[in-house]
Amino acid sequence: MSTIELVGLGKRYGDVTAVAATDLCIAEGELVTLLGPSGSGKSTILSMIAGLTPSSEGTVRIGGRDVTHVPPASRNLGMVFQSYALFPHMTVFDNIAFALSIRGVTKSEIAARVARALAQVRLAGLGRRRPSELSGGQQQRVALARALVFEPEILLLDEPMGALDKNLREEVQLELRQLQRELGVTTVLVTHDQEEALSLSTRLVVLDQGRIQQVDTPLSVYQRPRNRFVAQFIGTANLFAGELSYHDGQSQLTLPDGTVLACRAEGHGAGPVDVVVRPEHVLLLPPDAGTGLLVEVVESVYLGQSSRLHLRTADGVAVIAVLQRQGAAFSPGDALRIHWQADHAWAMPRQAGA
Ligand SMILES: Nc1ncnc2c1ncn2[C@@H]1O[C@H](COP(=O)(O)OP(=O)(O)OP(=O)(O)O)[C@@H](O)[C@H]1O
Repeated sequence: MSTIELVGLGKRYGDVTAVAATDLCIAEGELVTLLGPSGSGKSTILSMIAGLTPSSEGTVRIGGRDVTHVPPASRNLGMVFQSYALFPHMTVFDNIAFALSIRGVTKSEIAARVARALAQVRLAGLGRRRPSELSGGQQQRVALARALVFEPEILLLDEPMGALDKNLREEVQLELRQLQRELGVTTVLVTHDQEEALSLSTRLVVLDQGRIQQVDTPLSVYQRPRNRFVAQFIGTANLFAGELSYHDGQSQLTLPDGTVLACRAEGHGAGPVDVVVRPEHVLLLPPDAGTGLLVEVVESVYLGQSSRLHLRTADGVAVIAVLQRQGAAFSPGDALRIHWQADHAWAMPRQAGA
C-alpha cells in the first residue's frame, strides 16, 4: 500500500492551463475524492497519476518512488472508469484473467488470483457468466475485480458509479467503501456526485479552473469552506456579506442594515467578509424579538421529514431555512427574524470581485 505525492504537477494544452502547478499528499489507505465543476481538471489529475496523460511540469511519486516518467503498466495501479468496457464475448472469469494471461502469469496462479478478486467483490461463483447476464451493479464489480486482480498499491476510479441508477449506486458506494477499507488500498476517486464524495471520502479536494481550492475532510469542507466558491459548490449555502469585528475576543458580523450577529472566523482580521450559514442552521424568531435579522417569508415548502422556508431580507438577499420541526406554518409575506449560533456561521475573507 502506498502514498501518492504530487509536487508542482501541472498540465497545459497550448495556451490552456488544464491543471495549474498542484501540490497534494495522499496518505496510505486514504480515499481522496477530486470534486469540482466540469472542466476543473479532475480527470486530468487522475490521468497524470495513472501516467496516461504526460504532465507539463512537476513530479508524481507513488510510495516515495518518482514515477513521473514510468509507463502506466509499471506504476502498480488499478483503474476503473465509468464505461467498464468489459469484453461482451468473454466470461467474467476471462474478463478478469485477460490482462494476467497476456503477461504470462501461469494458469493456476491466474485461477487463484481471479477467484480471490471475485470473492473480494462478492461475485464468487459467477465467473462463468457473460457480462450481459449480470446486473449493472455486478458489471461494475467485475470492473473493480479486474482492477484488484493486480493487487495494486493504488486504485484510481473515474466516475465508477456514473452508469448506475440512484439506489444501486448507494449500495455499490457502501460496498466500495467497505472493500477499500478492508484492503487498505490508497484510492483516488473522481465524481460529480456530491453525496458520493461526502459519504465515501477521507478527504475532499475541491477544484476550480485547474486549481485546488480546498483540501479537507468532508465535514470541514462543508462547515468551514475556505471561500465562496467552495461554500456554494458543496451543499446549499446562505451567504451574508458584512463586516467582521472582534469584541472581547469574540468575532461578530455586522450586516449592512446594522444587525449584529455572532460568527466564527479563523486566522483573519477585521474587515469585509462573507459568512456562510447552512439552511439547517438558520434559527427563527418572532418579528418582534429584540434581536436577529428581519426577513420576509417568500414560500414555505413541505418536504415530509422537514420543510424548507424561502426567505428574503430587506436588502433582497435570498435565504433558505430547513426546519426539522413539524407544524410550523408560514405564509408568504409573514415577517420573521433569523439568527444562528456562532459555531454555525463561518466567516470567509471577501474575495476581490465577489
Ligand atoms: N486533450 C485536450 N486538449 C485540450 N484541452 C484539454 C484536453 N483535455 C482536457 N482539456 C481541457 O482541460 C481542462 C480540464 O479538463 P478535465 O477533463 O480534466 O476536467 P474535468 O474536471 O475532469 O471535467 P469533467 O467533469 O467534465 O470530466 C478543460 O478545460 C478541458 O477542456
